[in-house]
Amino acid sequence: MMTGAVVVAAGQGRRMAERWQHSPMAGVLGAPVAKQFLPLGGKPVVVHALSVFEACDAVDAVVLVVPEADVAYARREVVDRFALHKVRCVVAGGRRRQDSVLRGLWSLRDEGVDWEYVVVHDGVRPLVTETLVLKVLDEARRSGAATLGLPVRETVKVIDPDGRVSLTPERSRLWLIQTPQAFRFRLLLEAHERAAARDLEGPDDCTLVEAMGEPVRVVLGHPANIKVTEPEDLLVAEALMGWRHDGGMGVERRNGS
Ligand SMILES: Nc1ccn([C@@H]2O[C@H](COP(=O)(O)OP(=O)(O)OP(=O)(O)O)[C@@H](O)[C@H]2O)c(=O)n1
Ligand SMILES: C[C@](O)(CO)[C@H](O)COP(=O)(O)O
Repeated sequence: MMTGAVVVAAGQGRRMAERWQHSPMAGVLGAPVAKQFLPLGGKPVVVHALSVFEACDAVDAVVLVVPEADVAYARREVVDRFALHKVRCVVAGGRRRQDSVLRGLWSLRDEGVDWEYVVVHDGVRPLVTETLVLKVLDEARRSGAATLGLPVRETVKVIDPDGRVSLTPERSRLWLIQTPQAFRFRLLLEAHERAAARDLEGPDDCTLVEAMGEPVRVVLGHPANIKVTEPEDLLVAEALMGWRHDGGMGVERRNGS
């Protein structure tokens, strides 16, 4: 049962760049670098997630997707420097996240391996753990498509462009969705190819599977599995990593995930 992983890190980091100059990070780290390559705990952000897949026996190979201009840099400074042997390929991403995922899936397919499952992960979620990867993969093996998520803790409102509230959805059914997401390989490839052919957009991979009318299951993620989106997220990630390494908060052990 062969399982591949696609780690997407081909974004532009627009929100990070827009807020950089006005953030405490500008003073510490100087000029902005694409956020997936920013240093976090002494390593580029993307290396943290890749290292989790490297150590996870349930994953056989990884494709890393980066901006076209950074392919050679990523091979040298990420894959070779950190001895990430499971990374079979570094490929250039596309304009949207889903274009980058599709290029990663094509690269896996072109390996000529009969992939049964695939795990897709945002390279800018450095606090993913092997436990989370295994949890979502187990659910995909049962049901075909699964994602991590967290029940929303606060009230959510839909706001009109003029700032007026138009709707307050019932919170009990709202979840925040994380990656990794896991799928039967052929199901996800078909979902992406159909979306490309029909010009369908989705913020995550599950949306494209949902658009085919296929069921997607959600399993409990972890609040520490944050997406580094804006400058302050780096400080949060650094702090969470420190707790984890010190065992101070016992995040993994206490919550059993
Ligand atoms: N064309 C794209 C866009 C996004 N991503 C990846 O998808 C993940 C989630 O995207 P996001 O946090 O939105 O990253 P960016 O697109 O870089 O950020 P922004 O939206 O602020 O520009 C990231 O790992 C990002 O690198 C990608 O591989 N290819
Ligand atoms: C895939 C994702 O991380 C799930 O929460 C999210 O949809 C990515 O969105 P972004 O706009 O590309 O950050």
